[in-house]
Amino acid sequence: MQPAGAAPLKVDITDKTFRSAKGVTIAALRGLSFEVRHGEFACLLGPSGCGKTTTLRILLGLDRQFSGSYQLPEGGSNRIAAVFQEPVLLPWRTVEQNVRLALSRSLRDKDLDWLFDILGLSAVRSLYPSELSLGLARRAALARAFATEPAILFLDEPFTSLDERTADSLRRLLMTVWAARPTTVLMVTHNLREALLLADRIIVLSPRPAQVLGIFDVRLSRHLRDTPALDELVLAFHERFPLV
Ligand SMILES: Nc1ncnc2c1ncn2[C@@H]1O[C@H](COP(=O)(O)OP(=O)(O)OP(=O)(O)O)[C@@H](O)[C@H]1O
Repeated sequence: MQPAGAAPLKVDITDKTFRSAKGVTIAALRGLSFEVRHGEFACLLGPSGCGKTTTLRILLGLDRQFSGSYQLPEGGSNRIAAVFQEPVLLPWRTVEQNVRLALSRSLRDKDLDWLFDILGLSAVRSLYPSELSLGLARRAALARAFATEPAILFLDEPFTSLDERTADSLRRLLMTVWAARPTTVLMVTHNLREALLLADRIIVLSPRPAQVLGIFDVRLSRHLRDTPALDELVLAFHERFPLV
């Protein structure tokens, strides 16, 4: 028998087309098919405007106007968690309250010291979102997502509009918390180095309408992914996908 949450995420979207107010049609997704395995960190990598956010919106149930199907993994106390480009925190609640509000009743009183600790949030638990830097607000959004112990976590470019140093330290914090609580993750990005740093597998998308060009397995252990190793991975990636 499969353990709870062991089913993969299965996506098979045959068509997603937008129609503008003036009747112009925009084919966003066409024959997009992939899986994310249980416990895997996968990245959806594709050029700007290819349909990555559209895909996530469908998987989050925010857009039902499409042809095809998908199957979310079972299990977890909360089925889905998501972190978007802009951290959505309630301004009248503290960091800790924002994190706890997302929890199901059975988890509400859970000890979260480890999570605040790993994400460097221990000293700001009682602050309000307006008192946080953008980097700290992103960390709070990550804490909220991991605290819910989701069966799948969707990340939509969570490190954009941060300076490179802050983004890099956040990527490493994400890896630390993910290693402490391995979770099935699908992260959308157009940043190849970011995908190579974080992912087990990269699902490479074509320009719009998005479909899968191929899968790139990052077969190097994460703790070995330093700058020279990433340079080599970039070369290997471009050998395999010369046009991306
Ligand atoms: N509501 C909408 N109405 C019409 N067209 C839309 C709508 N939402 C998205 N599109 C179009 O669909 C295409 C895919 O958009 P999407 O936001 O999914 O791309 P993306 O890969 O996430 O881009 P980026 O990396 O720049 O965020 C784009 O051409 C976009 O203009």
